[in-house]
Amino acid sequence: MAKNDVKVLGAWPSPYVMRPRIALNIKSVNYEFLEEKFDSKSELLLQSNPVHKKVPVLIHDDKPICESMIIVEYIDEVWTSGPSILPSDPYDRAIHRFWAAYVDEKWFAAMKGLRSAQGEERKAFLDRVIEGLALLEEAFGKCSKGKAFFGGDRIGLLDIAFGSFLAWLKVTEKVNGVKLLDEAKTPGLVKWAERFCADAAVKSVMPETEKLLEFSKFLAAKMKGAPPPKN
Ligand SMILES: N[C@@H](CCC(=O)N[C@@H](CS)C(=O)NCC(=O)O)C(=O)O
Repeated sequence: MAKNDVKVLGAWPSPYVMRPRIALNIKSVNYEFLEEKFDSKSELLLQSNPVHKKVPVLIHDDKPICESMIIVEYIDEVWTSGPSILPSDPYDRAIHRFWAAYVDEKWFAAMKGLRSAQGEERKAFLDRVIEGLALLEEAFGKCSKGKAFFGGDRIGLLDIAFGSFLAWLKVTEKVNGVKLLDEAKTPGLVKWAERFCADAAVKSVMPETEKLLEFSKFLAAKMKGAPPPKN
């Protein structure tokens, strides 16, 4: 019989860590949040995620589950009494998973590239971020079918995958002096982002932009002279 002992190993600035926290909030599951230190990983983290040694890790009744989107799907499957996070239709589920993978592998990868790139390379990354947002604007139109979220009336898998990057998107806008989510080019996403950030499941775990900006400056100073991060 499950004890329903739920822990999340995480770090407040991590977009990936927001994902299981939002999912648990949607399901109204209480959990303990254990904040990891950036320069010294806990024994619990090293034991729970020996392959990647990364956060987030969900520990459910002493069993660790790793990788943010796998954790979100696990939460949806285990706590079935709360609102569904994955679409009920198999085709819609496949589309959500497709765009969630795109967001991580292509779009956010380009945004991260901006941190250390200069000149032409920087411009290429910026173009990729903007092109990605245009694709996601189109995907929003198709997935939401005129409703508030990618998931329809409620936050779904793709909302969580993409929405978890919104605070870093705002920081990227500030650091680079550009407007990326733009009323003229991505009107659907602008309104979606407002709704997502205001949602009760998200509000308490979304980092404040100013605090994240300070953290990103600290990170940039630390990385100076060092090779770019692996992810
Ligand atoms: N694909 C992973 C990415 C997780 C990830 O990159 N976590 C970062 C924090 S944002 C981390 O733990 N970094 C520590 C390290 O690389 O040593 C997921 O979705 O969970």
